[in-house]
Amino acid sequence: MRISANLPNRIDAQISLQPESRFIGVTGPSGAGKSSLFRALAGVEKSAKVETPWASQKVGILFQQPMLFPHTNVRGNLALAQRHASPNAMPIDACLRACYCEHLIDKPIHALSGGEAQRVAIARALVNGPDVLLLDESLSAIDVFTRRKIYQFLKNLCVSGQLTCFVISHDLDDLALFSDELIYIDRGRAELCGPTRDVLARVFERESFTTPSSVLEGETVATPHKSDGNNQNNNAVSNHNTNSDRQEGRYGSAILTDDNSQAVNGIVLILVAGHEIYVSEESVSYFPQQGSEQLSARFAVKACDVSIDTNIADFGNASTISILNALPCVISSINPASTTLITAESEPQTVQTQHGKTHSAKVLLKLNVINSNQTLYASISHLSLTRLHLETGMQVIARFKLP
Ligand SMILES: Nc1ncnc2c1ncn2[C@@H]1O[C@H](COP(=O)(O)OP(=O)(O)OP(=O)(O)O)[C@@H](O)[C@H]1O
Repeated sequence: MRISANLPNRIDAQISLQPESRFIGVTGPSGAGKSSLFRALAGVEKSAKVETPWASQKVGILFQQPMLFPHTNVRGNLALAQRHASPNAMPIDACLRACYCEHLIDKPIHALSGGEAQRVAIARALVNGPDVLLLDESLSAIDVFTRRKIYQFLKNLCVSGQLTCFVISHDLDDLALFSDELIYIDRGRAELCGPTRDVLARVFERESFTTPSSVLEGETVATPHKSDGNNQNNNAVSNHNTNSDRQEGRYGSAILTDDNSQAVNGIVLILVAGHEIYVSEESVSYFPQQGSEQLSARFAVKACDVSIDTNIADFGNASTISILNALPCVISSINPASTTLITAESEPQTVQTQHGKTHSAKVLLKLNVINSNQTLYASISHLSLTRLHLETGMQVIARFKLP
């Protein structure tokens, strides 16, 4: 899929995506041009020159501000959207369920909270039946649990070929979980574009993140879908799923529903490189595996949550610590954690050396997970690096708390 957009003095972006990519994340620094790109792609910017593969298709755009019609209530907003809906658009009740706003149907717009208004705006967009949906930080006010459920619903529509989503977000974990490919915009240009994991790694390097997240994938341990027909959202998807044959064609026979998880007490078990890993329900995204009945699960692990254990003989035996997860790894690189990025979460940390110079108190380890091609980051102190005599090529156990 090739996209080009030119908006004088603001955007000059050439984007090349794999034809099968349906959920595309977009990120980049503030003021980089992400919103301008979306406005150009949606045809809102009249001076923009744009080439997209969806010229004859229905494109919807949603901003951070929901822009609902204030003179009517939620029901009225949805009814107005339905007037111009495409023939295969989802029914109103299915859209409401998917966006967790059935209970809001009779509320006036001024009485909605910020997150509720964003949920209604997404439901309204779905009622319209777009082929392509551009979401510009449109879920930013929604709590993480609900937000990821809605992303998973959109992802399922994408997997079944009913929708293509472009999603702008500053939350890299959200994008890591759901995106097939990621675009990084800087100074109006698509500086990076490609598979999510690769682009993320380069974004972390480029922006000198002190605690990057690694994206791990594995298989769900239990059966891929619940067989009971009692899930309302599940029904909403299957009622609308007119393209299930397309899903079968592109992927295996795994079925994505809106409740894929086999969570027990909010915890999901995932097999990564043959090891059982515990992940909290809201931190997992699901997608079908090619040629398999099993669903793949994806989750992100923050570098600051990973500890290093050199006692590799004790791999499965750490019964005296609370950290649940362990993966055998080989250290592939050791780098000083950068101090250039200052965020609310991570102030740069420095230590005073004997010679009066300062350097970062942390180092970033890149770890190759043994028996897989997956990478894990660990952010540890210089003190631990020295105390444990860590060096590249060394085999260690990476232990991390429930993501
Ligand atoms: N209508 C406009 N006319 C002229 N310049 C604009 C207009 N809207 C935005 N800009 C400028 O274009 C640049 C890109 O803005 P844009 O809103 O696209 O960035 P962004 O990447 O979405 O930022 P953020 O992450 O902060 O939302 C900024 O320098 C901004 O000041």
